[in-house]
Amino acid sequence: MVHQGIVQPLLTDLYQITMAYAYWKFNKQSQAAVFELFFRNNPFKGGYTIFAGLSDCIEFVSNFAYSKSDIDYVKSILPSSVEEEFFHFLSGIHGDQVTIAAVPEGSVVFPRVPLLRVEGPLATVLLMETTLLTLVNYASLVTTNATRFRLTAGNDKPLFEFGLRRAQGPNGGLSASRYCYIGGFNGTSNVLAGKLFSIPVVGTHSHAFVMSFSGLTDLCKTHVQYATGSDSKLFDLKCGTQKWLTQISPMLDVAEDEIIEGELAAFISIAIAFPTNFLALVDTYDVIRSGIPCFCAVTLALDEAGYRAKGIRLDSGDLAYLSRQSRCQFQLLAERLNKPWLSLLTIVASNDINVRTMNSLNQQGHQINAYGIGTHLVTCQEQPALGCVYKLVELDGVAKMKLTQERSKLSLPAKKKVYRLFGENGSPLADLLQKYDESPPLVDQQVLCCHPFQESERKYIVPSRVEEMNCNYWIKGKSCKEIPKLVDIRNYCQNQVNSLRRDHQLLSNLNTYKVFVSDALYQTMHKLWVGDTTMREPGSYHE
Ligand SMILES: Nc1ncnc2c1ncn2[C@@H]1O[C@H](COP(=O)(O)OP(=O)(O)OP(=O)(O)O)[C@@H](O)[C@H]1O
Ligand SMILES: O=P(O)(O)OC[C@H]1O[C@H](OP(=O)(O)OP(=O)(O)O)[C@H](O)[C@@H]1O
Ligand SMILES: O=C(O)c1cccnc1
Ligand SMILES: [Mg+2]
Repeated sequence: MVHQGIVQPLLTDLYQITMAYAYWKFNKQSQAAVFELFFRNNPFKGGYTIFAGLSDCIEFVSNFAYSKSDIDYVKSILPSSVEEEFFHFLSGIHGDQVTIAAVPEGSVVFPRVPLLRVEGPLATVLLMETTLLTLVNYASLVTTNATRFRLTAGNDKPLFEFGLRRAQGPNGGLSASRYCYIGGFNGTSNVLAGKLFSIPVVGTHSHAFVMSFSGLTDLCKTHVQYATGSDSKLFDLKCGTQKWLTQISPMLDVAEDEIIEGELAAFISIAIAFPTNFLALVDTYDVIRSGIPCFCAVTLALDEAGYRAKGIRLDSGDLAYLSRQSRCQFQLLAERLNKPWLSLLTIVASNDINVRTMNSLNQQGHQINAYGIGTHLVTCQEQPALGCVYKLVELDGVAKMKLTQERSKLSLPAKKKVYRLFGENGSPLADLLQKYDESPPLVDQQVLCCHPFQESERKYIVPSRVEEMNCNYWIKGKSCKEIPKLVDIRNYCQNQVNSLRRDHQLLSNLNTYKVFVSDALYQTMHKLWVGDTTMREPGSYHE
């Protein structure tokens, strides 16, 4: 649904189709395959990742079928030597041939844990690789990024995603809006995302809007209706604003002729258009000498008409300093005019904010109540891709492993189950990967946890709670677990992040949470690794 018809079987790399042909030609297409999708390192040098994209994966698989025009196109790009029968085979491929197990969407996950396990005929499962990866990689990356902003901002600060204009294309923008919401953002400026996903939509106004007004003579309307009272009664917001400006200028220590009249006119016009929602961008000219006085004058006039203004947005300069200064001005007027609500007006900050900026603002001390974040959030500038991969782990019941000189690229063989082991305080201690048919670890009983590569690094853990992380979502055409609503995935994701131990939550803590393997899985893996001839046979490699 995020991708509006783009996600279809041909959204793949050509080599999946050419390999499928070779499988078909050598009669391997129906071998029972198990592939697992995982990543090798947490993004952003962080301590965790959020798994996202599952709903889209299930939707993709459930609709998987090549149309006649797909088949015609594939025929046109493959050499004429490709046998016609292969195209009959392709048109018979459907999502009901596969079974999918996954960890729930919004889960905190760690390197090497299978996020998605896809089982079925070798060619069919292979043909889904690229699409599944593209559905999970960016979704998980941007959701993880959003949670990092949420952790840095704290739970009490609304976060708004403003990234559409800077995103990697329309589809990137739409995905970002959806997944940032899961990651803990409160709303988006993206109207289509609001319509499609029922995410709250929010908006202020731009500098261009302010710049388009030259003075008060631009205002062809000057009145608003009173918030309460009869329909016919109008309040002159322009006159009211001018009166208040004269009164508050000396209190704010600005001369009335420092005020930019176009800015004042812009604020009056937006307040007349949206009297219940007045939030002004105050940094077009000079925040302290013009923006804040104009905003306060309109706010006080609106108050006379019975409306409560929302606040301001700062979009340039030193956001810590300007937010503190703005708050001081609000407080000063609140005291002088005996209107305590003035000191509580919202200050929204935007302008290229990233996690580092936000941390720095926290350290400096600021008065920002909410953030609008675009570029760094949606483009994931700090790390633009999550390296999820999709590897063959079992074929016709035989464990398969990607063997390579580079240890970080070794894959863990065999169809697995994932268990999360919890400590007494309710936080996860470590994950344990077991072979599929091993008996599960038990609460209050010690379980041997092995480092996948270092024999000396083994220990017993006694979990206070054990959670099996991956469960079936789709069994050969039948959906067997409901995909939660977006808001429920969001709540689950927030709980997942909050349940992490502080040191695992840290934003720069690459791979400290441990993912162990059982002794049986360790043995299987090391037999393959050292080249046991009974298990390592030609064709055990999968790139
Ligand atoms: N107090 C602060 N501490 C740390 N970073 C900040 C602070 N205030 C703003 N920033 C960040 O500094 C960066 C740029 O600020 P700068 O003042 O140069 O931008 P600007 O006012 O928009 O200027 P320009 O006209 O060059 O665009 C932004 O990424 C912004 O988020
Ligand atoms: O800064 P971001 O995190 O990307 O957030 C989105 C930005 O988009 C708007 O800027 P606009 O397009 O008006 O350009 P600007 O940089 O000149 O403000 C808005 O004022 C934010 O600054
Ligand atoms: O509504 C806003 O203030 C907004 C929306 C998109 C980008 N920048 C700001
Ligand atoms: Mg801007």
